[in-house]
Amino acid sequence: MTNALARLKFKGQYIISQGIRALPYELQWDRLNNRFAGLSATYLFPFALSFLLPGFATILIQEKEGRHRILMAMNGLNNGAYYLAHYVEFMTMQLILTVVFVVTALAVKNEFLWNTNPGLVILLFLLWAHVQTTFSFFLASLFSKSRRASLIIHFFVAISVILACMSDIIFSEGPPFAWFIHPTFSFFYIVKVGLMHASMINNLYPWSFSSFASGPNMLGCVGMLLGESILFVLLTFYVDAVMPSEYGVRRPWHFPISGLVKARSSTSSSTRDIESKTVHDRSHANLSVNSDQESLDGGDDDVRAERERVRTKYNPETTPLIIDNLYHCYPGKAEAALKGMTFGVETNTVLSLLGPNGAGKSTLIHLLTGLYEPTRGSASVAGANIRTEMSLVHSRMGVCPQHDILWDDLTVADHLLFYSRLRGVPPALEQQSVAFAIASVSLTRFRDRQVKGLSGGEKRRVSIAIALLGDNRVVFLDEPSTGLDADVRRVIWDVVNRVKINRTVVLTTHSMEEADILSDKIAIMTDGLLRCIGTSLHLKELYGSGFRLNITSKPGRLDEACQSIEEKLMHKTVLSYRRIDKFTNASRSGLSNIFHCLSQKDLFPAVEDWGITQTTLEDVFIKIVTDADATLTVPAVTQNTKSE
Ligand SMILES: Nc1ncnc2c1ncn2[C@@H]1O[C@H](COP(=O)(O)OP(=O)(O)OP(=O)(O)O)[C@@H](O)[C@H]1O
Repeated sequence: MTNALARLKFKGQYIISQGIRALPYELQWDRLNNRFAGLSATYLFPFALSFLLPGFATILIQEKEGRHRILMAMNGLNNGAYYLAHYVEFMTMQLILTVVFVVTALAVKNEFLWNTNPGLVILLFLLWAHVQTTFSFFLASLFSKSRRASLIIHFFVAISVILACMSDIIFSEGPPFAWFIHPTFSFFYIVKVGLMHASMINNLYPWSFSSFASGPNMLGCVGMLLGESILFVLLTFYVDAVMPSEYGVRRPWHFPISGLVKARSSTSSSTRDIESKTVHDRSHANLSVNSDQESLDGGDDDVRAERERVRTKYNPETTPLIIDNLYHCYPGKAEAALKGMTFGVETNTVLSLLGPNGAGKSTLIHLLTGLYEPTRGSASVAGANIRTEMSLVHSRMGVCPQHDILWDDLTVADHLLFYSRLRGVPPALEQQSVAFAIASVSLTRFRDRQVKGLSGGEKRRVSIAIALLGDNRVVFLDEPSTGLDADVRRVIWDVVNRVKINRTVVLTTHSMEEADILSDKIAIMTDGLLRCIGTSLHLKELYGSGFRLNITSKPGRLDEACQSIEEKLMHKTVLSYRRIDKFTNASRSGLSNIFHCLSQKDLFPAVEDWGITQTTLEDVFIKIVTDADATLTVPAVTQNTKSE
């Protein structure tokens, strides 16, 4: 109808049509930005600033789990320096993240950052970075497995952040002060109040230091955060020292008090101090009275004499390594890995520990180097007790563990420089000491290669070079030559021979040749017990069976050759005879007769070639191990006797 009227009135000039179009509006980018920025501040702030914490804690736990931390400690790194280095690292990472975050937030005109005094913003973020770092130290001290820890800590942080964001829903009247015990709750309360404050007042920098200080609970929250960070540091050191974990020597729960009392009493009289130290060093002998009988079971007369020397003669000042009745049982294992080990090693001496797989060699080294705590007994390493003065022990020893503990991304030179700094090599001598260590294990051409690019044998050499760095009085080498070729092995032997001057070197090995060449003293152990101890010559004389005649028969005439040996040599010269193929034993007294007789070739037509050798260390080893086995398993005795 309207159209018809319009057409009539305006003679077809206008018509009314239908359609839809948007209403005109005024562009307001600022409001849009502010809403987004407010949202980001409320929800992304907490998440962005909190999720470095699980990462930090995981790094620390991985270092514990991978034994890097204990190896660094063994090389002289103390806990304070370790945490300080990580503190600087974590703070730097957080500051980078914070700068990125602040720049982004300012670009979208985040109300909190835009309207708050920049000095206050910087201080608040620094405080949060500091609290997160110390909190990660504390959380890391509670775990020993990184995977589990990472999961739990991520979950814990996520829940904390969600609860922090929901605090105004949970507490409509504002949270009680106890709520701020959790650092995440404290910090995000500050941010939230700041956000509200910033959006209410539209002046430049309305949230100044003075208005912040008068804000509800603001100073309380800051005080809480500061106090918590100090508490976290103290708890970290305490938990690290007392909480049982797989590696390291634990201290008693009351150590802060007992240590203080001890320190007081020790300063009261220096003379008494020296006396008490000697008594203390001796007192470890009384720790395992019960295992005494056990430890007497397996040893020979030398072992018993050695035990007596440890009790009466050896002085920690002159004998760098004294082991007294060391006993260790791994958790969950019924049988002890070490059952009362007692011996001493003087300076300028290389002692080889021999024993079949599972004899307890590595366990002994682990106890002496502080990787595990002994169940009973004690030892003194370079004058320091392994139960009470492990950090002193670490500063005076070097260790090459059985399995290489190296950082894949560091070069050979990086490793040696790092450890020479830990060992306190003076800065002017650092480069020289690194170059010398690298050259001594023939790794000069791999100097700048990352460890992940080295072969197993080359990695082994890096570990040995680390053990020999600095001025340590006792060096432990756990199977140093495993995986090395013959040439390099000889290089290592040269190194060991050179470094033993003014040192005590303890090495475990499966190579009898290595033990024979390197050792001044050899200790053979089986089933956690010391079976014999002495020089190579002494053991050969004691356990060897004189001389060995090796013969090669002409093809197919072995029986005839053996028969001729028995007929023509036995009645004349040989006092004992034992046949295992071409194997004959003779006493030293008949040696010249044997030579004389065998030189007459026509008497032995079936013998192609012959030679006489002295008993080897391997013979001694096999005898000791077989005898030890025989005492354990009766059927094996019958079988051995038959085969002979
Ligand atoms: N971490 C551990 N947890 C439980 N038992 C262990 C652990 N390490 C070693 N053992 C056990 O302790 C005993 C001694 O082991 P150890 O590694 O000290 O022997 P070893 O003489 O060094 O042997 P190998 O020559 O094979 O290195 C073995 O029975 C072994 O199974």
